[in-house]
Amino acid sequence: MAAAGANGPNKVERRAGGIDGPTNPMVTPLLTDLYQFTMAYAYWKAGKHKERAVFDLYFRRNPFGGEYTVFAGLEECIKLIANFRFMEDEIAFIKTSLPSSCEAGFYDYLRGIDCSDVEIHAISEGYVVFPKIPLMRIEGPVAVVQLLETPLVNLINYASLVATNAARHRFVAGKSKLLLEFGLRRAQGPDGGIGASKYCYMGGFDATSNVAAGKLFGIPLRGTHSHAFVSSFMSPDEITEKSLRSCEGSKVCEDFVSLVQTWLNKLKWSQLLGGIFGETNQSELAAFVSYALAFPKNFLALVDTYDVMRSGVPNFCAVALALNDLGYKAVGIRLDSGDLAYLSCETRKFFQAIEKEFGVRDFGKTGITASNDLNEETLDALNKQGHEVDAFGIGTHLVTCYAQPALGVVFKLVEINNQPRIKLSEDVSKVSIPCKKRCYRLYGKEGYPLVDLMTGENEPPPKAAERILCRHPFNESKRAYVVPQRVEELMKCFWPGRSGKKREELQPLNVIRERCIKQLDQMRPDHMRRLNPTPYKVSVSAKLYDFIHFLWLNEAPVGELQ
Ligand SMILES: Nc1ncnc2c1ncn2[C@@H]1O[C@H](COP(=O)(O)OP(=O)(O)OP(=O)(O)O)[C@@H](O)[C@H]1O
Ligand SMILES: O=P(O)(O)OC[C@H]1O[C@H](OP(=O)(O)OP(=O)(O)O)[C@H](O)[C@@H]1O
Ligand SMILES: O=C(O)c1cccnc1
Ligand SMILES: [Mg+2]
Repeated sequence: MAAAGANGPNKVERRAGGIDGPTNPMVTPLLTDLYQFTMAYAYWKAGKHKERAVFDLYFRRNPFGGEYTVFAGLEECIKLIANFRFMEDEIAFIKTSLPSSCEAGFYDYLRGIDCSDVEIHAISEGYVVFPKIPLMRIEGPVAVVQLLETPLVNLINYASLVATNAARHRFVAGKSKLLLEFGLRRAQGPDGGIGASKYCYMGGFDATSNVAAGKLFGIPLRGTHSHAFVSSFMSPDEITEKSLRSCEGSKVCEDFVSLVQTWLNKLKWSQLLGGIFGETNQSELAAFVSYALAFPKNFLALVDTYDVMRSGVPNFCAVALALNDLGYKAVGIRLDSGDLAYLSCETRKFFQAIEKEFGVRDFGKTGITASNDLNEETLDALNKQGHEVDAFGIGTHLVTCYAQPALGVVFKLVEINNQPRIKLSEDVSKVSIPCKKRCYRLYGKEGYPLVDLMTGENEPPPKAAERILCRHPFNESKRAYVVPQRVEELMKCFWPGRSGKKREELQPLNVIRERCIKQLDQMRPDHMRRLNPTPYKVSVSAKLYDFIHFLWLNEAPVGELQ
């Protein structure tokens, strides 16, 4: 814990117990709603602040019209918890924000607060999760846990939403495609951009264009070039340094520009390609040659600035064939407008014709990247039409979660002083599930998860090969006996507080990503499909069912009719 002076820490770095503070330094104990402080004061004034409370953090509906969600953001929550301490300047600010009638003793209390008496159980980050099942269970002094509500919900909401969005894009694109996250410029501010890169990688993307995210999280960086680079060139005459050393270094081509021009002529007059193009745009050719001279081993060209088939692709091929003469292999092209299915197929044919005509091995397999306002629907449409794209660069729709802007994570009190609590609502889907609970995933004989089951904390756990009744929490008629092949307890202890339990270690991002991919793979396909997916079953034990309904009747006033 950061060393506290007589008056609490001042400008001390937040870093405790070997756990760094949150990635975003804006995540402090002040990153909460005012009402958490007013409630904390009122708890304190009533002498209730130390009462032991249990809150569940969960969401009510899967996003994007789907039937699954990827749980993400836990590491940042634990980093917040581990370093949760008020600085003097923060306390001073809270003092100015609360009514002057608030007693000084409250600020002394805030000064002493940390999360050493808070216990957190959570599902592992990267797991596939479902509505109503607690993703996190936060237990501790009610005033402290109340202060945590807003930042924890904030840290989970977008992280899980965008990780799910990434997983859904991966599902449509297929496993063999390279998925690049290109969203930084369109993300909701810097935190949205950094978060998007981290959680899209977790959800199954392969790389990002976001350099800061590459440094912070070790995510592979990838990129091409933009239209500005292409249109900044006027003519090949601009290129003064024309020499290029061969790949293995033994010879030097003194005039790479001429070599490219020679290839362009050969392409123009070749039997197989004859008539596809005439004069190509020479300023575009200059841009491509310059890029190849800068990156002979990583040559990739954006081909849609002027005309894809009449200029961009032939120009690219001329440069790629010249590079090939010097032992280099061009990476490929990027298409950023037009009919991506049609243009990718035409480009592939062009590459294959070159392979055939000039005997350049594997030229037909040269990479094709596509971008431009892609989303799940356009990827799906491209698949249906047939395309030849190897890699997709996706920005706006992915990182802004254009199809659904929030997940609707909630944080509900389920027990205080060992007394279960319930929140009722006219809308049954909003009634909270009381009690400190345990959650299990029951797997069927085919290896798929069948149902998630919530039980009371002290109920005997379900066992493999033993029949157990699983009930819909609110619909009396929906119930099923399940004989699980395997039972997995979902929540583990990520912050033991004073419980003496073992703390689950935080895992590196690539381990969480692998886990996420495995989790998505093991789901029954009908839960995953885009159109009318089958809902995954979320249930409670018979005992918990009875208790929910007992408490419901106890708390709901009986109406009177006149
Ligand atoms: N074959 C296809 N099927 C379905 N959608 C496609 C296909 N090809 C491209 N798209 C999508 O169609 C949209 C085309 O965008 P838009 O109307 O802005 O035209 P554009 O090709 O970008 O032209 P411009 O260069 O003038 O912006 C993009 O969202 C793109 O992802
Ligand atoms: O999924 P997206 O949001 O399209 O993200 C990627 C896009 O971002 C870049 O261009 P930008 O959109 O800045 O400019 P342009 O499309 O107008 O050329 C890039 O060329 C892609 O088109
Ligand atoms: O590298 C790219 O091609 C790229 C990066 C960000 C946005 N659009 C494209
Ligand atoms: Mg665009």
